[in-house]
Amino acid sequence: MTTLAITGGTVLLPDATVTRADVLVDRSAGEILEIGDDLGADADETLDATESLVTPGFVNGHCHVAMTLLRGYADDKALDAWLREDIWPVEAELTADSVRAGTELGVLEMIKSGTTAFADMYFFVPTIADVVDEAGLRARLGHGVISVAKDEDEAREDAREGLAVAEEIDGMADGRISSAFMPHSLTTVDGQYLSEFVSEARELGVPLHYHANETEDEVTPIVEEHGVRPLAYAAEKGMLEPEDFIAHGVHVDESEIGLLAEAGTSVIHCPASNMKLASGMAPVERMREAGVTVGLGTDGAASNNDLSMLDEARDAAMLGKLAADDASAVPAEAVVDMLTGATADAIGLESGRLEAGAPADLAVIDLEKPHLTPAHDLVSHLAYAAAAADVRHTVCDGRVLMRDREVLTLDEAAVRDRAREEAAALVDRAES
Ligand SMILES: CSC[C@H]1O[C@@H](n2cnc3c(O)ncnc32)[C@H](O)[C@@H]1O
Ligand SMILES: [Zn+2]
Repeated sequence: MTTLAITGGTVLLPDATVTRADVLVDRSAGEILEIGDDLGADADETLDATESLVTPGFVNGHCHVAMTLLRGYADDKALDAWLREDIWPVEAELTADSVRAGTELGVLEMIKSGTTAFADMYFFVPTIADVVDEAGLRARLGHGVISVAKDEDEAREDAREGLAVAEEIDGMADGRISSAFMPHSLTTVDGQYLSEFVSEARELGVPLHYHANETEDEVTPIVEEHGVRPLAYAAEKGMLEPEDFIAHGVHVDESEIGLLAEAGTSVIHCPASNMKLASGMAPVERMREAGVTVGLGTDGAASNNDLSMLDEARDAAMLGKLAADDASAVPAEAVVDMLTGATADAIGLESGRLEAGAPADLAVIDLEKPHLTPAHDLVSHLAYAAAAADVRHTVCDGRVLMRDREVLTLDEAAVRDRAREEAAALVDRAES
C-alpha cells in the first residue's frame, strides 16, 4: 500500500462540522484510511493544507462537458430557440476530435475548480470516457438519445447506441466510469421509444437520466397530448425509479413533487442555466421539504457559461431564497450538501463525504484570501464566498490531479490550443 497525507488543514466532516486534522489516503485502493492528528510522518506523498479547508470533491450532477467548445457561441436566447437556431445546427458538425478537445477543456476546468465527479449526457461518449480516464476524474456518462426529426430507423438506431454505449463503458477506468441510459427529454424522444428502450435499460441495470420540466413549453405539449403532467407521464413510462435522476425540475407542481418523493427519484438543479435561459425558478426548498434528493449541476458551458460548482452553489442559494420568497430557504449547509454528498447520492456515486472508507475524492481550498477573511463559518464561505481560483489541490480516487494549481494529468497549454483550433474548425463547418 502507498499513502497520501493531506496535512495541516481544517477538514469538513459529513455532519457539516469542521475539525483541524490530517487526512490519510490509501492511494492504491483510492480510499480514505483515517482522519486524525499527525498522520503525515510516514506517508509516501504529502499535500500541504495549512490555512486551507479540505472538502469532499465537488460533484457536478448534470453537464454536457464538451460544450465548452460552444461557450459564448450563442447567448441571450430562451432554451427552444437557442437549441434549434444555434446549438443543434453546430452540434450536427461535431466530430470525435472536437468532442475530445471540448471534453479535455471541460475536465481541465473541473479539476481547476475542485470538481472530482460529474454526470454527462452527450455524443461520442467513448471518446469522453477516454478523456475522463486520462484526466483521472470519476463520471457517470451516457449517450443523449433524440428521436425528433429522425425517421423510425434512425431513431431506433440512436436509442440502440444509447444502450450499447451504456453497456460498453460501465466500469471503465478501474470503476471510475459508470453509465446511464439518457433519453434527452420527455418531448424530444417519442413515447414508443421510451416504452421500448427504458425496459431494456432496466434489464441492463443502468439508471436513467433525462431533462424534465425545464420550461413551461416542455410541460404544455405533454399535458395536451397525454392528459397528464410530465412526471406522471414519466412514471407511466417506468422512468421514475430510485436510481434515476432528472435534470432541472423547474416547472414541477405539488403532485409531481409527491411523485418524485414517493419514487425516490432525484433532481439535479441547474440554477445558472435556468437563469440564463430564463427557464424559471425551481422550487428547491419545496422539493427538499418533501424529501426529494436535490443535487446540483452546471449544465453545459454554453448555457452557464462556466463549469465552476462553487459558482453554482452560490447561485442555488440565492435563487432558492428568491423562489421561496424566504431568506432562510436553501441555507448554506444545504447548499454544501448539494455541492458534495447529495449530488453524489443523486447520481449513484459513493463519493461526496470525508470519512474513513470513503473514496478519496477531495479538494483543498486556500483560505488565505481577502474575500475569505475573516473565517467565522467555513460552511458559509463554501456556499457564498469561495471561488474556483481558491482551489489549491484536487484529488480523485487517491490520485493528486492538481497540486498548487498545476494540473498533473493534462497539459493545460496544449488543451487550450487544441480547444481553440477545434472550436474554430467546428464553427467554420457549421457556417460554411
Ligand atoms: C443529446 S445530447 C444532449 C443535448 O442536450 C442539449 N442541451 C444542452 N443544454 C440543454 C438544456 O438546458 N436543456 C435541454 N437540452 C440541452 C445539448 O446541446 C445536446 O444537444
Ligand atoms: Zn442539460
